Amino acid sequence: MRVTDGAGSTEETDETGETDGSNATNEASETNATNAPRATIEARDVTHGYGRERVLEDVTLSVAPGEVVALIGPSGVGKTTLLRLLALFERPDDGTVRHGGEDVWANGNGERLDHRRRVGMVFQEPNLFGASVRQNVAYGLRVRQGWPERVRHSFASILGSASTSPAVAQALEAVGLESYADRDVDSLSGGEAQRVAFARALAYDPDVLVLDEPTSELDPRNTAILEDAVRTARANGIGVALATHDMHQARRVADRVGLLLDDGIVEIDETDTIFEDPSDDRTRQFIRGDLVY
Ligand SMILES: Nc1ncnc2c1ncn2[C@@H]1O[C@H](COP(=O)(O)OP(=O)(O)OP(=O)(O)O)[C@@H](O)[C@H]1O
Repeated sequence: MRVTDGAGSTEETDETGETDGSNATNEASETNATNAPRATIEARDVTHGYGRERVLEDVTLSVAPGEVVALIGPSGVGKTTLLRLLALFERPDDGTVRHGGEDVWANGNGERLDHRRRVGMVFQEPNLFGASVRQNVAYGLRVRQGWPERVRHSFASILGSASTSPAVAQALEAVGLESYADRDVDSLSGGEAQRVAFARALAYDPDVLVLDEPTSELDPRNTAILEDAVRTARANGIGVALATHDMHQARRVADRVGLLLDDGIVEIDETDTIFEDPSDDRTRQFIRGDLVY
Protein backbone atom coordinates (compact mmCIF):
# COMPACT_ATOMS: atom_id res chain seq x y z
CA MET A 1 0.00 0.00 0.00
CA ARG A 2 1.23 3.42 -0.87
CA VAL A 3 -0.47 6.05 1.25
CA THR A 4 -0.77 9.36 -0.52
CA ASP A 5 -2.37 12.58 0.54
CA GLY A 6 -5.23 13.52 -1.69
CA ALA A 7 -6.34 16.32 0.58
CA GLY A 8 -3.83 18.94 -0.43
CA SER A 9 -0.28 19.92 0.16
CA THR A 10 1.39 19.57 3.53
CA GLU A 11 3.70 21.73 5.55
CA GLU A 12 6.40 19.11 5.68
CA THR A 13 9.88 20.23 4.77
CA ASP A 14 12.65 18.15 3.27
CA GLU A 15 14.55 15.96 5.66
CA THR A 16 18.05 14.64 5.42
CA GLY A 17 17.78 10.91 4.89
CA GLU A 18 20.15 8.82 6.91
CA THR A 19 20.31 5.11 7.47
CA ASP A 20 22.59 3.25 9.78
CA GLY A 21 23.30 0.52 7.27
CA SER A 22 21.49 -2.15 9.27
CA ASN A 23 18.90 -2.48 6.55
CA ALA A 24 21.14 -2.61 3.53
CA THR A 25 19.40 -5.61 1.96
CA ASN A 26 15.90 -4.24 2.31
CA GLU A 27 14.44 -3.01 -0.95
CA ALA A 28 11.82 -0.83 0.70
CA SER A 29 10.76 2.54 -0.61
CA GLU A 30 12.81 5.30 0.85
CA THR A 31 10.50 8.24 0.40
CA ASN A 32 7.20 9.05 2.02
CA ALA A 33 4.03 10.54 0.61
CA THR A 34 5.56 14.00 0.58
CA ASN A 35 8.50 12.64 -1.44
CA ALA A 36 10.85 13.60 1.36
CA PRO A 37 13.40 10.87 2.04
CA ARG A 38 12.48 8.65 4.93
CA ALA A 39 14.80 9.06 7.85
CA THR A 40 16.22 6.94 10.62
CA ILE A 41 15.16 7.73 14.14
CA GLU A 42 17.63 7.08 16.91
CA ALA A 43 17.66 7.44 20.68
CA ARG A 44 21.36 7.85 21.37
CA ASP A 45 22.82 7.32 24.83
CA VAL A 46 19.56 8.36 26.43
CA THR A 47 19.13 8.52 30.18
CA HIS A 48 15.64 9.11 31.50
CA GLY A 49 13.56 8.73 34.62
CA TYR A 50 10.68 10.02 36.66
CA GLY A 51 11.48 12.10 39.71
CA ARG A 52 14.44 10.46 41.37
CA GLU A 53 13.74 7.14 39.71
CA ARG A 54 16.12 6.48 36.82
CA VAL A 55 14.55 4.09 34.32
CA LEU A 56 16.95 4.21 31.36
CA GLU A 57 20.66 4.86 31.46
CA ASP A 58 22.82 5.34 28.37
CA VAL A 59 20.50 3.40 26.09
CA THR A 60 20.85 3.54 22.30
CA LEU A 61 18.27 2.27 19.85
CA SER A 62 17.82 3.15 16.17
CA VAL A 63 15.14 2.29 13.65
CA ALA A 64 16.02 2.62 9.97
CA PRO A 65 13.55 3.07 7.12
CA GLY A 66 11.90 -0.25 6.28
CA GLU A 67 13.02 -2.22 9.30
CA VAL A 68 11.01 -3.61 12.20
CA VAL A 69 12.78 -3.54 15.55
CA ALA A 70 11.13 -5.40 18.44
CA LEU A 71 11.90 -4.47 22.01
CA ILE A 72 11.41 -7.30 24.49
CA GLY A 73 11.98 -7.40 28.22
CA PRO A 74 10.25 -7.81 31.57
CA SER A 75 7.59 -5.45 32.81
CA GLY A 76 8.85 -2.17 34.21
CA VAL A 77 12.30 -2.09 32.59
CA GLY A 78 11.40 0.95 30.49
CA LYS A 79 10.20 -0.27 27.11
CA THR A 80 7.34 2.23 27.04
CA THR A 81 9.63 4.97 28.30
CA LEU A 82 12.09 4.30 25.48
CA LEU A 83 9.32 4.19 22.88
CA ARG A 84 7.92 7.50 24.15
CA LEU A 85 11.36 9.05 23.73
CA LEU A 86 11.59 7.66 20.19
CA ALA A 87 8.11 9.01 19.42
CA LEU A 88 9.25 12.44 20.68
CA PHE A 89 6.62 12.63 23.39
CA GLU A 90 9.26 13.30 26.03
CA ARG A 91 12.69 14.83 26.07
CA PRO A 92 15.39 12.59 27.52
CA ASP A 93 17.05 13.79 30.71
CA ASP A 94 20.35 13.16 28.99
CA GLY A 95 21.44 12.00 25.54
CA THR A 96 19.78 12.84 22.23
CA VAL A 97 17.05 11.68 19.93
CA ARG A 98 18.02 12.12 16.31
CA HIS A 99 15.74 12.03 13.28
CA GLY A 100 17.31 12.27 9.87
CA GLY A 101 20.61 13.02 11.53
CA GLU A 102 19.25 16.07 13.38
CA ASP A 103 19.07 16.39 17.13
CA VAL A 104 15.32 16.77 17.52
CA TRP A 105 15.48 18.60 20.83
CA ALA A 106 18.36 20.94 20.00
CA ASN A 107 16.22 23.63 18.40
CA GLY A 108 12.81 25.20 18.92
CA ASN A 109 9.46 23.64 19.49
CA GLY A 110 8.41 24.24 15.90
CA GLU A 111 11.23 22.09 14.56
CA ARG A 112 10.44 19.39 17.07
CA LEU A 113 6.86 19.34 15.81
CA ASP A 114 8.09 18.99 12.23
CA HIS A 115 9.94 15.85 13.31
CA ARG A 116 7.02 14.74 15.46
CA ARG A 117 4.74 14.78 12.43
CA ARG A 118 6.89 12.08 10.89
CA VAL A 119 6.34 9.62 13.72
CA GLY A 120 3.14 7.72 14.45
CA MET A 121 2.43 6.03 17.76
CA VAL A 122 -0.08 3.34 18.67
CA PHE A 123 -0.60 2.45 22.31
CA GLN A 124 -1.99 -0.62 24.03
CA GLU A 125 -5.35 1.17 24.19
CA PRO A 126 -6.81 2.67 20.98
CA ASN A 127 -7.71 6.08 22.51
CA LEU A 128 -10.25 6.99 19.82
CA PHE A 129 -12.53 10.02 19.67
CA GLY A 130 -16.28 9.55 19.95
CA ALA A 131 -16.87 9.93 16.22
CA SER A 132 -16.93 7.78 13.09
CA VAL A 133 -14.10 5.51 12.00
CA ARG A 134 -13.40 7.74 9.01
CA GLN A 135 -13.30 10.86 11.18
CA ASN A 136 -10.84 9.33 13.60
CA VAL A 137 -8.46 8.39 10.82
CA ALA A 138 -8.91 11.80 9.15
CA TYR A 139 -8.09 13.52 12.41
CA GLY A 140 -4.70 11.85 12.57
CA LEU A 141 -4.01 12.85 8.98
CA ARG A 142 -4.89 16.50 9.35
CA VAL A 143 -3.22 17.12 12.67
CA ARG A 144 0.02 15.68 11.41
CA GLN A 145 -0.10 17.75 8.27
CA GLY A 146 0.61 20.66 10.50
CA TRP A 147 -2.58 22.61 10.60
CA PRO A 148 -2.33 25.85 12.51
CA GLU A 149 -3.05 25.59 16.21
CA ARG A 150 -6.42 27.32 16.00
CA VAL A 151 -7.58 24.84 13.36
CA ARG A 152 -6.04 21.90 15.13
CA HIS A 153 -8.52 22.35 17.92
CA SER A 154 -11.49 22.81 15.66
CA PHE A 155 -12.52 19.20 15.42
CA ALA A 156 -15.48 19.76 13.08
CA SER A 157 -13.53 21.64 10.43
CA ILE A 158 -10.75 19.08 10.44
CA LEU A 159 -13.13 16.19 10.02
CA GLY A 160 -15.24 17.86 7.37
CA SER A 161 -12.46 18.52 4.90
CA ALA A 162 -10.15 15.56 5.43
CA SER A 163 -12.40 12.59 5.87
CA THR A 164 -12.78 11.91 2.14
CA SER A 165 -9.02 11.87 1.56
CA PRO A 166 -7.77 8.80 -0.36
CA ALA A 167 -5.14 8.43 2.35
CA VAL A 168 -7.88 7.75 4.86
CA ALA A 169 -9.47 5.13 2.63
CA GLN A 170 -6.13 3.47 1.95
CA ALA A 171 -5.20 3.37 5.62
CA LEU A 172 -8.53 1.76 6.43
CA GLU A 173 -7.98 -0.74 3.65
CA ALA A 174 -4.59 -1.63 5.13
CA VAL A 175 -6.31 -2.80 8.31
CA GLY A 176 -9.28 -4.38 6.53
CA LEU A 177 -11.82 -1.80 7.68
CA GLU A 178 -12.72 -0.06 4.44
CA SER A 179 -16.38 -1.00 4.84
CA TYR A 180 -16.41 0.35 8.41
CA ALA A 181 -15.67 3.97 7.51
CA ASP A 182 -19.04 5.35 8.58
CA ARG A 183 -19.42 3.24 11.72
CA ASP A 184 -19.35 5.01 15.05
CA VAL A 185 -16.26 3.85 16.94
CA ASP A 186 -18.41 3.11 19.99
CA SER A 187 -19.93 0.21 18.04
CA LEU A 188 -16.57 -1.46 17.33
CA SER A 189 -15.01 -4.47 19.04
CA GLY A 190 -11.74 -3.89 20.90
CA GLY A 191 -9.78 -5.43 18.04
CA GLU A 192 -11.50 -3.30 15.42
CA ALA A 193 -10.91 -0.17 17.50
CA GLN A 194 -7.23 -0.98 17.72
CA ARG A 195 -7.10 -1.42 13.95
CA VAL A 196 -8.63 2.06 13.59
CA ALA A 197 -5.91 3.44 15.88
CA PHE A 198 -3.32 1.80 13.64
CA ALA A 199 -4.97 3.26 10.51
CA ARG A 200 -4.96 6.71 12.14
CA ALA A 201 -1.19 6.50 12.59
CA LEU A 202 -0.66 5.05 9.10
CA ALA A 203 -2.81 7.60 7.25
CA TYR A 204 -0.19 10.32 7.24
CA ASP A 205 2.52 7.97 6.02
CA PRO A 206 5.02 8.46 8.84
CA ASP A 207 8.72 7.66 8.60
CA VAL A 208 8.42 5.61 11.76
CA LEU A 209 5.62 3.79 13.54
CA VAL A 210 6.08 3.32 17.27
CA LEU A 211 3.89 0.51 18.57
CA ASP A 212 3.59 -0.15 22.29
CA GLU A 213 2.18 -3.65 22.80
CA PRO A 214 -0.45 -2.94 20.14
CA THR A 215 -1.89 -6.47 20.10
CA SER A 216 -1.58 -7.44 23.76
CA GLU A 217 -5.34 -7.46 24.21
CA LEU A 218 -6.27 -8.81 20.80
CA ASP A 219 -7.38 -12.22 19.54
CA PRO A 220 -5.32 -14.11 16.94
CA ARG A 221 -7.34 -12.84 13.97
CA ASN A 222 -7.01 -9.15 14.82
CA THR A 223 -3.37 -9.74 15.75
CA ALA A 224 -2.72 -11.32 12.35
CA ILE A 225 -4.36 -8.37 10.56
CA LEU A 226 -2.22 -5.86 12.45
CA GLU A 227 0.93 -7.88 11.90
CA ASP A 228 0.16 -7.89 8.17
CA ALA A 229 -0.31 -4.12 8.33
CA VAL A 230 3.11 -3.85 9.99
CA ARG A 231 4.66 -5.89 7.17
CA THR A 232 2.96 -3.68 4.58
CA ALA A 233 4.22 -0.54 6.30
CA ARG A 234 7.71 -2.04 6.35
CA ALA A 235 7.49 -2.89 2.64
CA ASN A 236 6.64 0.78 2.04
CA GLY A 237 9.82 1.84 3.77
CA ILE A 238 8.32 2.79 7.12
CA GLY A 239 10.49 1.92 10.11
CA VAL A 240 8.70 0.23 13.01
CA ALA A 241 9.63 0.10 16.69
CA LEU A 242 7.51 -2.43 18.55
CA ALA A 243 7.40 -3.35 22.23
CA THR A 244 5.97 -6.79 22.85
CA HIS A 245 5.77 -9.49 25.50
CA ASP A 246 4.94 -12.03 22.79
CA MET A 247 8.15 -13.75 21.72
CA HIS A 248 6.34 -15.42 18.82
CA GLN A 249 5.26 -12.02 17.58
CA ALA A 250 8.79 -10.67 17.78
CA ARG A 251 9.95 -13.64 15.78
CA ARG A 252 7.16 -13.29 13.22
CA VAL A 253 7.54 -9.60 12.40
CA ALA A 254 10.90 -8.23 13.51
CA ASP A 255 14.11 -7.80 11.52
CA ARG A 256 16.00 -7.07 14.73
CA VAL A 257 15.18 -7.80 18.36
CA GLY A 258 16.60 -6.07 21.43
CA LEU A 259 16.36 -7.32 25.01
CA LEU A 260 15.97 -4.50 27.53
CA LEU A 261 16.73 -5.28 31.16
CA ASP A 262 17.31 -3.02 34.15
CA ASP A 263 20.87 -2.37 33.05
CA GLY A 264 19.95 -1.39 29.50
CA ILE A 265 19.79 -3.21 26.17
CA VAL A 266 21.83 -6.29 26.95
CA GLU A 267 21.70 -7.58 23.40
CA ILE A 268 20.27 -6.44 20.07
CA ASP A 269 20.72 -8.39 16.88
CA GLU A 270 19.00 -9.91 13.89
CA THR A 271 15.93 -11.87 14.90
CA ASP A 272 17.28 -15.31 13.98
CA THR A 273 20.45 -14.67 15.94
CA ILE A 274 18.55 -13.59 19.04
CA PHE A 275 16.32 -16.67 18.95
CA GLU A 276 18.81 -19.27 17.77
CA ASP A 277 22.24 -18.14 18.83
CA PRO A 278 22.16 -15.26 21.31
CA SER A 279 25.46 -14.15 22.74
CA ASP A 280 24.18 -13.22 26.19
CA ASP A 281 22.98 -15.88 28.64
CA ARG A 282 20.21 -13.60 29.85
CA THR A 283 18.81 -13.43 26.32
CA ARG A 284 18.86 -17.21 26.10
CA GLN A 285 17.07 -17.50 29.42
CA PHE A 286 14.53 -14.80 28.62
CA ILE A 287 13.46 -16.19 25.27
CA ARG A 288 13.04 -19.69 26.64
CA GLY A 289 10.68 -18.29 29.28
CA ASP A 290 12.84 -18.16 32.41
CA LEU A 291 11.83 -15.41 34.81
CA VAL A 292 14.65 -13.02 34.00
CA TYR A 293 14.37 -9.50 35.41
N1 LIG B 1 4.78 8.89 34.31
C1 LIG B 1 5.47 8.16 35.17
N2 LIG B 1 5.73 8.62 36.42
C2 LIG B 1 6.44 7.89 37.31
N3 LIG B 1 6.95 6.68 37.04
C3 LIG B 1 6.72 6.17 35.81
C4 LIG B 1 5.98 6.88 34.81
N4 LIG B 1 5.93 6.12 33.70
C5 LIG B 1 6.61 5.00 33.98
N5 LIG B 1 7.08 5.01 35.24
C6 LIG B 1 7.88 3.98 35.88
O1 LIG B 1 9.00 3.72 35.06
C7 LIG B 1 9.31 2.34 35.04
C8 LIG B 1 9.33 1.85 33.61
O2 LIG B 1 8.01 1.92 33.09
P1 LIG B 1 7.68 1.52 31.58
O3 LIG B 1 6.20 1.67 31.41
O4 LIG B 1 8.56 2.28 30.68
O5 LIG B 1 8.10 -0.03 31.56
P2 LIG B 1 7.75 -1.17 30.52
O6 LIG B 1 8.98 -1.95 30.31
O7 LIG B 1 7.08 -0.60 29.33
O8 LIG B 1 6.68 -2.03 31.33
P3 LIG B 1 5.45 -2.93 30.77
O9 LIG B 1 6.07 -4.07 30.03
O10 LIG B 1 4.76 -3.39 32.03
O11 LIG B 1 4.59 -2.03 29.93
C9 LIG B 1 8.28 1.65 35.91
O12 LIG B 1 8.83 1.43 37.17
C10 LIG B 1 7.15 2.65 35.98
O13 LIG B 1 6.43 2.54 37.21
